[in-house]
Amino acid sequence: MNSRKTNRIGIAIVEHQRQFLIGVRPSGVALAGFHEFPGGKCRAEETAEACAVRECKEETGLDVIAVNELLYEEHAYDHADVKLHFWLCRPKQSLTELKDCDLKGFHWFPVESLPELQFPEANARLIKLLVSSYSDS
Ligand SMILES: Nc1nc2c([nH]c(=O)n2[C@@H]2O[C@H](COP(=O)(O)OP(=O)(O)OP(=O)(O)O)[C@@H](O)[C@H]2O)c(=O)[nH]1
Repeated sequence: MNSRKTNRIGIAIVEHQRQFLIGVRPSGVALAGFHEFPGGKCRAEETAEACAVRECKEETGLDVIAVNELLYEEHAYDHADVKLHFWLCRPKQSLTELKDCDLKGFHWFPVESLPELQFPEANARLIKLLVSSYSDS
């Protein structure tokens, strides 16, 4: 019998003027050093949408509004099986407030730079989708 636990994960894809909020996974956790969008495990009874908004606030300090689910992906890593819900989100803050925002180590990356960053394997389809949807040309 397969005793591996499958985690539901809510991830916030925070977009602002064709830029995305991205951090680096800290040392000591699975996939340390990889780039990541803010997100984490859903609590019991919590929707992935609510989880994405909560994790974004906890990890970056930014209040966001969830817009729609961009993509759902299942993936088996060595460390866990995951069900990833990628939610498109927008910041609640105004432009001026955003400029002075301390994002706790997260930064805004233009859509063109996404293919150059090293994300976990399960993000591959999402990155292609973002590049094709948000690139200028
Ligand atoms: N946050 C985040 N997690 C991702 C992304 N892509 C991806 O495959 N994951 C996977 O989703 C899972 C997220 O779980 P996590 O361990 O970071 O969540 P958490 O903060 O609730 O965990 P913890 O409180 O147990 O430390 C990890 O297995 C991670 O590898 C991504 O872009 N962002």
